Amino acid sequence: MNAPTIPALELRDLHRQFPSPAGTVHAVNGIDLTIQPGEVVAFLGPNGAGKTTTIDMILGLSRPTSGSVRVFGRSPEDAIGAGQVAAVMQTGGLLRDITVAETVELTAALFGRSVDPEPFLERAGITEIAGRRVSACSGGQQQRLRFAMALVSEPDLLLLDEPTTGMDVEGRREFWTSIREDAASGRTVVFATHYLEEADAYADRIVLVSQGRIVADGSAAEIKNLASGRTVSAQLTTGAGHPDPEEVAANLRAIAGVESVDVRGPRVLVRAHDSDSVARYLLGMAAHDLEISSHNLEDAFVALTSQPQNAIATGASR
Ligand SMILES: Nc1ncnc2c1ncn2[C@@H]1O[C@H](COP(=O)(O)OP(=O)(O)OP(=O)(O)O)[C@@H](O)[C@H]1O
Repeated sequence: MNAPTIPALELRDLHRQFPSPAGTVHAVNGIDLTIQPGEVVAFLGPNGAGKTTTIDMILGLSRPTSGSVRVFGRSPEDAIGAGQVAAVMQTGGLLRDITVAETVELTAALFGRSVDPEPFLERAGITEIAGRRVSACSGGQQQRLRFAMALVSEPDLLLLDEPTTGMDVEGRREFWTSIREDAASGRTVVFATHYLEEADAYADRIVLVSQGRIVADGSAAEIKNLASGRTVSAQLTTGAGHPDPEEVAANLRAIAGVESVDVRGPRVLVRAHDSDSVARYLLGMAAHDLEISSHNLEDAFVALTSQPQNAIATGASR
């Protein structure tokens, strides 16, 4: 029998409160989350959702008020001490007067090692600026340098807190391409963002947080589906040997997750959460010209983060 895999990250009933003159702030309010090794997960949410507070607890920078954080089965401090975790934060951590290559060498020296910076610079896509002083690098180049520094310990888990804030569209695209290429080697990546398109394009899984809680958890497609479902439309085949459109409509209404069925002449329009089951049924009824339209992630984001707080998870074991 195979030994069970130890999760890369396990958050159990995690809470973090801050006192404030206006009363207690529940920055993180009961987060349960398991991330398996090799997953690339976006922690997506509006301002103040609790993303940074959660990342700080994973990095051992702040302690939970209650609940637990395990990183590869260890405490954050032990996982960091073992070099299993590294982070790319928005700011800080750079010395302005040394070069890009020297920064990577210095980072390795802090781990008590001596390294050739070249492979790390190459993986972060900044080989051409190896000799440039940090102060002369753009914001995007400095973020890539932070990424190269994070790679020095070859961490199993890489955490990124809104790493592309302030970068232009092209800079963000190039940055994420480097991260994704690197993640293909099996590294677990968790990133906080409020850019919907980043979560959609670069994460395998999106954990949507709002007011300190998880409000949805699944692939981008699953989350779009959760918020507003999809519309399936098809042309029914009518005439001898084929069921009456009203009979088809009644059968469609009996499918779990179907919200509405509208028959317009030979065409039927179905709003449903499980568009696959609807499509399967319609094709089995010899329907043709089938179209499925989904709503975009932005619709889902707005709908899910403005709802009263009831956690919705799409993955049974999460
Ligand atoms: N040290 C602190 N003291 C008091 N309140 C805090 C503290 N740190 C965070 N908060 C509050 O906790 C809530 C969550 O903040 P957090 O920074 O984790 O959100 P976020 O999702 O990372 O937001 P953003 O996208 O704006 O960075 C906010 O209401 C914030 O004001």
